[in-house]
Amino acid sequence: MNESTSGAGSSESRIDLHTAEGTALQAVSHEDAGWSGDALEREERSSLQRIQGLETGISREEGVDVEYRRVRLERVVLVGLWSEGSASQAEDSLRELAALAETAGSKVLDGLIQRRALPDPATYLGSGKAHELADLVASLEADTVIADSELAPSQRRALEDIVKVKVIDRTALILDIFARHAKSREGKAQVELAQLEYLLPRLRGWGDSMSRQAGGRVAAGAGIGSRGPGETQLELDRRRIRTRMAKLRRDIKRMGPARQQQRAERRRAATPSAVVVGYTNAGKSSLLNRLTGAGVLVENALFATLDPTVRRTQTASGREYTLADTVGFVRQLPTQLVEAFRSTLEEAGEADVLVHVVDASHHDPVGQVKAVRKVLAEVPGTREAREIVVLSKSDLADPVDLAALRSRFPGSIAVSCFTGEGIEELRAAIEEALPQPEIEIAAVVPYSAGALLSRIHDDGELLAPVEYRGEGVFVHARVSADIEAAMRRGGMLSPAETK
Ligand SMILES: Nc1nc2c(ncn2[C@@H]2O[C@H](COP(=O)(O)OP(=O)(O)OP(=O)(O)O)[C@@H](O)[C@H]2O)c(=O)[nH]1
Ligand SMILES: [Mg+2]
Repeated sequence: MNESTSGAGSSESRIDLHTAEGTALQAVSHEDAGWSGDALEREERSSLQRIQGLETGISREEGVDVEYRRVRLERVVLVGLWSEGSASQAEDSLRELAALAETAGSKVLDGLIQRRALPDPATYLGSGKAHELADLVASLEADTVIADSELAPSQRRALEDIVKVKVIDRTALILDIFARHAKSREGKAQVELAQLEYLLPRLRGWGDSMSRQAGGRVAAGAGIGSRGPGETQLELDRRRIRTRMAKLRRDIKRMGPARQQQRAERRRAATPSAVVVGYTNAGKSSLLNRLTGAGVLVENALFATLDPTVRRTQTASGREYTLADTVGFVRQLPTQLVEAFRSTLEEAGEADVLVHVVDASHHDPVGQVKAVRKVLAEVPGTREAREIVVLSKSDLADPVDLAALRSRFPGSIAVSCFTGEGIEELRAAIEEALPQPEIEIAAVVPYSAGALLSRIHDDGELLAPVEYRGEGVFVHARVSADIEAAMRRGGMLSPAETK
């Protein structure tokens, strides 16, 4: 660790964000081995990142030529406070921020941590440190500062006035990544809603105080029309934003039922389900691809996956089940995004099995497991699900760490999507954890009921080889309640034939 202290009291440390192993994105090069998903989508994304300068710069109507609006990668300096926990936890948090910043296409130049019990109410960092930060920013020619916690609007402004470059916070950064990565209509709408919610109290301008005054007087019963000719641009903007938010909420509400219905159908068909959960960048999508050949995008970036993908697949013995990929978790997830996570969480809440992927090559896998379990604990239903802990990237992990993790999480399975290690063992563990069909039947299914026969094959468990008889196929199997009901409706079962 390249820690240099500055000044007396050593309250500030510079963190080397590049050499330490771990959070800042690992430089992993790999052959495209089939589990790494959609190369085209990856290309599209990185090309999106390359033109990011366009959005913030000059408006399109001005007709500025392309040469001038040349791409500029943001050059950022990170700042964080160390107010609780150990020094290494504070550093981890900043390193994770670095990985987030890289995912958003920035170049991370340096990071500063100040030891401080509470953030300065005015400027987040103490004002002395804020000025030191300003010097650092100037000497590195950085153009953005990213703070590791959510800043109050006034703090952000005050800090910006001191450092003279754009200041954004962790929340804005995560929202930005989500906005880039959202793909489905619902996902896009949810992220936009979250962004507007974040933006609304942060619109700056002189109208800010005016509208507060008006609000105060109206609230006091002075009865001044707050929407008269004196309406400011800011209030107009606010109103436009609120209207847009209302529309997004309506749209999202309309899209929800389709998803719920798909889930309800899967439930009705009694197809057992497993969901892959875990910290962001743990290797969830890679695992889904390995297990099902789904071709989901895999990227060495945080929050590569935002839209839950569900795939049907089979156990070694031929039972069907669904496997879903999900959005990764992260510490300090912006509250505005919890809503956007909802569909994923619901998916996890209804699953029979949780495949909890932990990056064994990360330097704080236990902390990540805790963060994920904390979120899951708040989701109704996840308590009943069986959890399989998967120690991923075993090809990268230190064998000693891996052994420690295996004893820390009994029953866990070390897996590498890269080498294929542990994949078969995991498949077997999933099969074992899926709920077993309960009702034992022995009956003849007519040849005309082919669909039912294949459901028995896929969802049930044969207890003896089938026998082809004159009137149909004799099966002795364990099946779910709804297959049994269908057989009864079809007159294939009399009460005596159910054991
Ligand atoms: N060496 C090695 N790298 C892996 C393995 N599995 C995944 N990776 C790499 O880890 C990175 C993240 O993989 P993803 O599958 O996208 O991870 P994820 O959990 O879906 O990430 P998000 O969707 O961003 O939350 C990619 O660069 C993968 O190539 C593995 O078994 N070995
Ligand atoms: Mg993913």
